[in-house]
Amino acid sequence: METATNLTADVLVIGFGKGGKTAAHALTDAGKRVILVEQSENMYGGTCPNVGCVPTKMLVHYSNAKRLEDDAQEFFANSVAGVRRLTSAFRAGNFASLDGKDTATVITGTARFVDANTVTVGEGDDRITVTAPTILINTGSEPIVPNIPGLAESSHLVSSTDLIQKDHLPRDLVIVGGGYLGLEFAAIYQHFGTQVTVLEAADRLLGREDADIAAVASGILVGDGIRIITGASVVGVRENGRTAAIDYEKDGRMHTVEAESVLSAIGRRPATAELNLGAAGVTTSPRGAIQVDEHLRTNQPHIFALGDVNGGPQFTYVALDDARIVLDQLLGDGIRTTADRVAVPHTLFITPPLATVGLTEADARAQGLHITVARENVADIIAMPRAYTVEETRGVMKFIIDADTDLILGAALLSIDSQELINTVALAIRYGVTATQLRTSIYTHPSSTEAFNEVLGKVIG
Ligand SMILES: Cc1cc2nc3c(=O)[nH]c(=O)nc-3n(C[C@H](O)[C@H](O)[C@H](O)COP(=O)(O)OP(=O)(O)OC[C@H]3O[C@@H](n4cnc5c(N)ncnc54)[C@H](O)[C@@H]3O)c2cc1C
Ligand SMILES: NC(=O)c1ccc[n+]([C@@H]2O[C@H](COP(=O)([O-])OP(=O)(O)OC[C@H]3O[C@@H](n4cnc5c(N)ncnc54)[C@H](O)[C@@H]3O)[C@@H](O)[C@H]2O)c1
Repeated sequence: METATNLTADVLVIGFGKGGKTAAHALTDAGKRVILVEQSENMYGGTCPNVGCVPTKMLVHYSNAKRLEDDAQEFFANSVAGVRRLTSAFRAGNFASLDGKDTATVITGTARFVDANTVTVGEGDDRITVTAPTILINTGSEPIVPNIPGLAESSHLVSSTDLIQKDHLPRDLVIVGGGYLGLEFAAIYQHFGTQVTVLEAADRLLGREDADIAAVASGILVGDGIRIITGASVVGVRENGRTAAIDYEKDGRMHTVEAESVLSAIGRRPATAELNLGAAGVTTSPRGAIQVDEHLRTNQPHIFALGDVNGGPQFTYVALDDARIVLDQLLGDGIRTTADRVAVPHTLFITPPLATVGLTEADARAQGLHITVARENVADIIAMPRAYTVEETRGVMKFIIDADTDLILGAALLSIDSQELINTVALAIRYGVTATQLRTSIYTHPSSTEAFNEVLGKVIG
């Protein structure tokens, strides 16, 4: 006979992502009884520490450390083992720190709404029902596989999650899509010794960045040996024994590239399929994201959606900021909104990384702003010996400055350490620090930040 366990909580969190876990910790600390449901025991902590940011950035680190004399397969297998050690430690820490709290419980299983206050987890005798007056949905996103004949069925198709969990380094890899995920994986696997080909549909890489910056980034990737084909339309994938044959059209001509593995990297869609949102009366957008207002409330005011699932920018620090907004609703003054976000920076972790914030030069000109542009190649920056001391002098730094106010409007830093530098620029933009103040500040030496002393004075137009 079927028996179900019925549990109640003050707050139910669905999904152990950055947004949900951050909120769960703060809510338990405030005395709330919290139940968090996570579908997989391999995902405590969510995408970022298990299969996203953390393992990929560790692979960037390992792949850059590979020497010519290292055996590629052995080196790769050791690197994957190192990643596994770190991710399992993080996963265990994530679980213990939350489940170990007196008023928090983590349930492992897939949550499915039965009504607007209740989900079930599991089936039959193991079925658990959780009811709560407040619910936070934090189920993240999942990769999109484009509708290309033969691709979904191909035994060579891999997701980013599959790829980083394999011990075997593919001899060749085709990546469909040259966005964040595609370019980071291209750089990682090429550095490990795989021959990587990127098939990007757009006419150029990094279409949201200025063309001069994108050209330098592309040059670095091509210089590392990555084959980049832009304006490529993949029309079919055929099985060819140990490889897949990927047929694509470019400039009206058909081409074929063969590879052991094919990574689909054309974007990720909100993960809502298992939630049975209809039972809760929660609406989604035409693109499948849970619709939320600026406080991240869904159309059901007691249900919030945080992180990738609400269709916002897919970054861990945005999911974290989503948690701040929801916590402000539940525990604070209720004034924080998504509209408060100013100058949110991004980093593409190729080597060296490309970090950007604010307006591009093209954006600023399109808005009719009166700007000055400061730019210098990293190799030419005399005030930044750090690039020479770590033997990474590739790249360029560029600032867009309001010519009337001297305020910084945007920056693109393709440089060693730029994932750190960009946060200083973002702070300057947020708090109205002028270009002159940033240029004439005291920075440690030798550091990358001291490049600001020089580059901000290199006005090119
Ligand atoms: C390869 C890769 C690299 C990335 N690198 C970066 C980076 O360097 N920097 C960065 O900022 N961002 C990066 N991102 C994006 C970042 O990982 C995501 O934006 C972030 O993890 C989103 O967090 P979240 O809070 O929305 O949920 P997630 O962390 O995605 O967590 C959602 C959780 O919900 C669970 N779940 C789903 N459905 C259910 C259900 N029905 N019931 C129960 N549980 C469920 C999932 O198992 C998962 O654990 C990367 C992403 C990928 C894929
Ligand atoms: N460093 C980071 O912060 C980081 C790293 C990885 C992923 N992420 C997050 O994960 C999200 C998903 O990454 P992603 O790279 O899959 O998506 P993306 O949206 O960043 O890039 C997708 C790329 O695929 C191209 N494309 C689309 N359809 C195509 C087709 N049929 N054939 C060829 N190319 C096609 C697009 O033009 C685009 O360049 C990112 O947008 C980002 O928010 C962040």
